[in-house]
Amino acid sequence: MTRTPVNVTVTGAAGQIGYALLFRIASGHLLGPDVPVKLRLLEIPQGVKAAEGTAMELDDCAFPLLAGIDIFDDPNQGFEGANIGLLVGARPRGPGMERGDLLSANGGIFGPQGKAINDHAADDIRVLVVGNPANTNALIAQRNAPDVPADRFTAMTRLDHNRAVAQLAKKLGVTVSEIKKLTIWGNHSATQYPDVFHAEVNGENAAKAVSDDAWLSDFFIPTVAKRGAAIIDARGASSAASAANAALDHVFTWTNGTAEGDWTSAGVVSDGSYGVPEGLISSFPVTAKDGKFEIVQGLDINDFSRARIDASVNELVEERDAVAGLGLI
Ligand SMILES: NC(=O)C1=CN([C@@H]2O[C@H](COP(=O)(O)OP(=O)(O)OC[C@H]3O[C@@H](n4cnc5c(N)ncnc54)[C@H](O)[C@@H]3O)[C@@H](O)[C@H]2O)C=CC1
Ligand SMILES: O=C([O-])CC(=O)C(=O)O
Repeated sequence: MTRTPVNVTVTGAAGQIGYALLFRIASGHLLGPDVPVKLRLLEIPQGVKAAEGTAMELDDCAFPLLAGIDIFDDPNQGFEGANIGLLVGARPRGPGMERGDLLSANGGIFGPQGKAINDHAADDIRVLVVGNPANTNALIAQRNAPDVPADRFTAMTRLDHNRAVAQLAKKLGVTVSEIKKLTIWGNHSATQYPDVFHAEVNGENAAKAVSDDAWLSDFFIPTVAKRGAAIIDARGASSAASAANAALDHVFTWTNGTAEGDWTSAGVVSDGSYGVPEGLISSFPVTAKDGKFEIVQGLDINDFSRARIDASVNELVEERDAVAGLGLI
């Protein structure tokens, strides 16, 4: 193998998402089947031993693409030379909690990590924040990394996107690959808005194909928005394999591009599009090309969608103001 390995830093490496994620990164599902990777695992001191165990198992897989594994408990070392940062490490919510309840618990993690990225990561660093509340944690990291272009910080709403595609495909009796141009707007929280009005199923408008407003309002939107809580209720632990899968999808799309005639959803820094205040990290419909996400422009937003997008964006404004009040940004 002659290609220089890509340095991938994964925080929370010893957690349940980490365990579902690392083996797939090492087998080529993050960047592609011909891109070697070096893993840099970042944990808190109490998590280092378990991360070492995972590293032993990674060795034992003899992955041809895995060029090395290092383990750290210091973010400055963990992000040294990082090309990709997957910020997973955070406290997950338990039954009865909203993701916003984690703001102060997890807010303190993302400031120092943003600063470490600013000071030590490679110039082409791309960051995906998975740890909840993902959008606002991404904002905290981004604001603490003033030398890194803001558009390198993103938050994960791809799991919501994939959940919405799966529910819509089920309703219409089609395969997931027949659905295109679905959008998750706003926050990765119960206020998020999965929008089918621009989605297509085999080239036909998906909302018309559904033709069932009650299903949209009373089943589809709440099922997607509250899926995380439903998984916690059923499993007794938050989504892990599907979250890891979505993180791989997010980065793979970011670096390899979206297919012609399709888009995906990602939490990206708002440029003011669709009335979302500039600087917030909000989910939008995005295309990816040449390693950059672009917000899809020019979509008509009907009143039904407008009210829901505004509600979720207002929540992001409140979260931003809360972390500003805590001195985190
Ligand atoms: N955006 C999304 O769609 C999703 C986000 N999540 C979030 O992902 C996060 C991780 O979830 P799990 O892996 O299930 O949790 P977990 O509790 O199994 O693992 C978290 C790991 O992070 C480590 N950690 C804590 N603080 C750290 C720090 N400062 N630096 C490095 N590592 C640190 C812990 O030691 C632990 O090993 C949670 O915030 C969860 O809510 C989960 C599912 C989907
Ligand atoms: O719901 C949670 O706390 C975990 C999560 O973000 C999800 O599954 O979407």
